[in-house]
Amino acid sequence: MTKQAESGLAVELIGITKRFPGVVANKDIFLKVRTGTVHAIVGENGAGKSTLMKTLYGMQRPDEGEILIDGQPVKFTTPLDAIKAGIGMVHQHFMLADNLTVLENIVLGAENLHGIGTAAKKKIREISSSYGMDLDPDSLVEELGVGDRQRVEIVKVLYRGAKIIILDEPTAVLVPQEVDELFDNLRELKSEGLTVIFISHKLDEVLSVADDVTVIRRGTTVAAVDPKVTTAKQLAELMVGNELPEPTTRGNTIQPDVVVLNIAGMTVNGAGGRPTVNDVSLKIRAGEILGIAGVEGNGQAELVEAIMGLRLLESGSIDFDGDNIVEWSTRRRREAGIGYIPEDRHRHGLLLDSPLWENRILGHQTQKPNIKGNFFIDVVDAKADTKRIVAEEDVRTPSIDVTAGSLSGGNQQKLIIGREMAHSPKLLIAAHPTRGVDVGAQSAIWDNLRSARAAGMAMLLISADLDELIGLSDTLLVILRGAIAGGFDPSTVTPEDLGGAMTGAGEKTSGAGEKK
Ligand SMILES: Nc1ncnc2c1ncn2[C@@H]1O[C@H](COP(=O)(O)OP(=O)(O)OP(=O)(O)O)[C@@H](O)[C@H]1O
Repeated sequence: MTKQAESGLAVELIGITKRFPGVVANKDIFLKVRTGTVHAIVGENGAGKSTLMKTLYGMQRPDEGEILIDGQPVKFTTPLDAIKAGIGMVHQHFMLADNLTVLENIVLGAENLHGIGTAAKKKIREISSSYGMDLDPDSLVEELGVGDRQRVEIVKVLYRGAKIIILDEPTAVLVPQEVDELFDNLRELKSEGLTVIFISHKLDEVLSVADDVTVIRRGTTVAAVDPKVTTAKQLAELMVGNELPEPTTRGNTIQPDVVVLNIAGMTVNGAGGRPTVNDVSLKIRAGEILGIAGVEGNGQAELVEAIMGLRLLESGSIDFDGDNIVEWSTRRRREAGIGYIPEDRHRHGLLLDSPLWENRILGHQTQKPNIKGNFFIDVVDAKADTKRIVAEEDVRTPSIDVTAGSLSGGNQQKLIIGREMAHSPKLLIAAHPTRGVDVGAQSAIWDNLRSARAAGMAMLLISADLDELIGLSDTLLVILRGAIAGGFDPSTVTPEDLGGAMTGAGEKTSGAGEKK
């Protein structure tokens, strides 16, 4: 029986339970989201946040429990039902067509509302200006930066009449200035009476923008806290259920004479024949972490793929451990000791339909402990090592036989890190190594990377998390439009300075502790 609905609530979830084989993803969840507020959902990897939001958006059906929207009980079978009830969701990976305009992207699939011409354009302008989101309906999406693309996604759900907007880790890909703009937009939305629910692992941000915070631990709501009287540390401890370990401190472990990676004059052309990586030179020595800061789309992904042999060089050379590896296959590069944490874990990092232990072997088929004799995969060893990784990296899973696709995003990332570190790489190429990973696991991964560095590993770090870049890197470079635009001293630079250099604002790199 439905209980008496509480007024002033946009969303109320009552006793939601969702089971998957071997896992109770949501267990008797209670959540109250007040109308016209920004409500954050936090919790460890695998705690059940995405499952809960998917239930609210009609992508999953709960096994038990009730959903009330504006006090009315609803049952969603598909996202279309949720959209009709005024709910919109902006996913972490934007779902826009680059070669279309803002207008086309927004009206696609919703042509019945205001057509595809002048009326639609007028509506988009109206929405953008009333919520402080400056968007030109005629711009091509491929010409927009990450922050603007996110605004297109938000306007797209508003255009469809959303009054409740779910954002999945909205700040993961933004530089600090863009985060501020997004938060201004969220404040505008709530001042107009809209409700925002967002998932985030960045606890400082959560505390700065949310009106209410709900903490989920192991599938259950464990606390509803007031951000005005809560610290990030307290929030983290509520998530984890105990005190967090203190991270180890930085220490210089660079071996100046041992150059592990030497890239000289690397140019890589994009699809249109224009350089996406433009004459990049850099060296990484044993025991050194070289961080590259850049807004997404400035060539860092192509640089990484070229180092891994996934893209051809137009010119330049790559020396690894004294060998020119430009002609080597990706497999040979990996076997020679280059570990790889790819940006897109679904496309390049994992076989989502295969069990965890098979994913443990992926990319390392011919390396011990996987190989027995000359040809045979040693299944027993592979399974044993997968169990070790699951225990050491704290991968939350019912067993090593479930598919990688059934793990939560953060747990997939922990599995990849465990696999790549298992071979003690001489060089680790890491793109966003802790993206989607909770604070506890993040500090464990940082410790792990620091220990490997102390043991002589060299590392190229690409990350959109500026605290991570600054905290881990010994040397910090900025990439802008495919070229190295300057360097910073990580011990003195602020995230704001770095964010400014990444967007090309001013010539802040000069005189700011530039490194050669
Ligand atoms: N389709 C599925 N099949 C089987 N198990 C699933 C499925 N989706 C989620 N799970 C399991 O449900 C649990 C909760 O996962 P969920 O993705 O909701 O966590 P999360 O809190 O969003 O984690 P993260 O912070 O890592 O994104 C996990 O144990 C996960 O393995």
